[in-house]
Amino acid sequence: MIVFSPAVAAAAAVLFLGYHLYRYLQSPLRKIPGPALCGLTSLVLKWHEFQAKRTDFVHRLHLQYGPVVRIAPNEVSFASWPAVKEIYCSGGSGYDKTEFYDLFKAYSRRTMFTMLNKADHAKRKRVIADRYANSNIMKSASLSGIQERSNRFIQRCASSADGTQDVFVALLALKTDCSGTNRSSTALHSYACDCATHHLFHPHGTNCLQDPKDEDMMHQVAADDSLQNRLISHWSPTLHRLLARVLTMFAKPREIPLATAYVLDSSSRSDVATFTLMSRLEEKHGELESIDMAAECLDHMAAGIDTTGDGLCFLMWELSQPRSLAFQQKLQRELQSQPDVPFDKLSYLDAVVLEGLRCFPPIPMSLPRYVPEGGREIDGVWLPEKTVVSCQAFTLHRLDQTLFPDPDKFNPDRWLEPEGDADRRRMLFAFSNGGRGCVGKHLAIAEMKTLLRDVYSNFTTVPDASMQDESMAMSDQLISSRPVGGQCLLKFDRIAK
Ligand code: HEM
Repeated sequence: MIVFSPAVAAAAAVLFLGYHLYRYLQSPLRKIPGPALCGLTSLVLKWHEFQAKRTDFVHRLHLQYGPVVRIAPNEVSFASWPAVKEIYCSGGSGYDKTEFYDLFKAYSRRTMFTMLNKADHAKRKRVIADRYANSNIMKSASLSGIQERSNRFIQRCASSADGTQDVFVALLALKTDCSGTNRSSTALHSYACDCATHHLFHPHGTNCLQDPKDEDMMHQVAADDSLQNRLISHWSPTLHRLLARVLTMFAKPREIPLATAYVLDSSSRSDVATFTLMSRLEEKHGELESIDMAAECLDHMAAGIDTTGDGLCFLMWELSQPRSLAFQQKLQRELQSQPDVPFDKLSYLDAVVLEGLRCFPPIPMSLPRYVPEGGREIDGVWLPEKTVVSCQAFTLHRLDQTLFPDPDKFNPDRWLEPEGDADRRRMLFAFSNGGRGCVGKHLAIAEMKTLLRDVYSNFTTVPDASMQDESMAMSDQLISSRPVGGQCLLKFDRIAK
């Protein structure tokens, strides 16, 4: 048959290549630095995304080509402050989000996080922002809940038989390490979940640190292994729909029934505390349907687990390394000499958290946006409308070595230098920037500082002997990142007082 003849196949291949070459040569992006193959096809980028290595791939391109790189035919990555200002801060909240965010819909609804255009987002944010203001987070009812959870975390560290804790959420609900020893597990993500749900629903927050049923619920959200499945649904929704069943055999879909049931139940309660997000949503009942309220809460719970959990996990891992022992000791000295000073007044604790967020941003990868109608100039480069543009925290925190000398070295002391302080802080992109930056930032910082203060006032941490450095390499998920080995075993040695 003619359709299968080699001549037809060759002609089709030539046409296909010719079309892509023509598009490449005609593209207004053709002069932007980057590998030629990335300008011809998005498959290179997709391949790295599929392998959970997008962040590293984009970072290596920046190291090679500089602060502006074409990473796909219609996609450009930037790594400079002028680009952050234009893409994420111009007009208050920057450019509109791309359809990538459809992947995060909750109960099929758009939330503040998943709304694509500025106007819808601004309306929702007006409802929500109040409960995440620092003044609300610092209220005693809010802080005492965080403190209570930190105390539970410390109890767990103190009570584990040999002082070893898996501080990363143990994937596949494993409670046994590779040597077959029983370990306490899942501590930091449990803490993050308990703090987030306290802020959403108190007194109906979870108790993952003590209740295995709540811990199972948290596992569904945090140990989600659906990267490949969800990427396919993003790249080709039709293919995903057609092949859904077959695909499930190779790539797990996202399934979180326990979490969706917990949030539906908790968001229907009317006896929540006034500092909670739920109380604010109830005040606005006329503006939002019940399912929208639940979707917002599910989204915030998920946003608050992996981010704070992974951020603390990578940071405590680094502090536990022999190379960072001097920093851990300096932190311990500050905490021991000022036991009654509030966490937000401790300067070395602040430096440690900032350096943790710089080296290990929990959302390290590109946050994609569309260039608006009419096109825009970004950091000296003209781009037509609908070009996908982004910055990624991992690279912004490393590329400019005048701001961050020896950028791969964990060194909290850099944040104590007065010279260049404002520029360094401005470049910190862990929470993004502008009106669509992280609304939960103050809550996350309060959680991180409370826990680190309590841990390092009481313990010295060292890596468990069974841990290998490689297992703590970054594995990208959908925008967040976690240790590739899926566990982080640390030993907690009590400080003699
Ligand atoms: C260390 C911890 C955290 C980090 C590093 C972090 C980082 C971020 C980043 C980078 C964004 C912007 C994402 C984008 O544009 O695609 C974001 C948005 C958001 N975060 Fe966080 N986050 C953290 C903790 C939290 C917590 C604890 C909550 C709530 C409980 C939260 C709730 C949200 C929400 C609702 C948004 C969407 C904001 C909007 O679109 O207006 N985050 N976060």
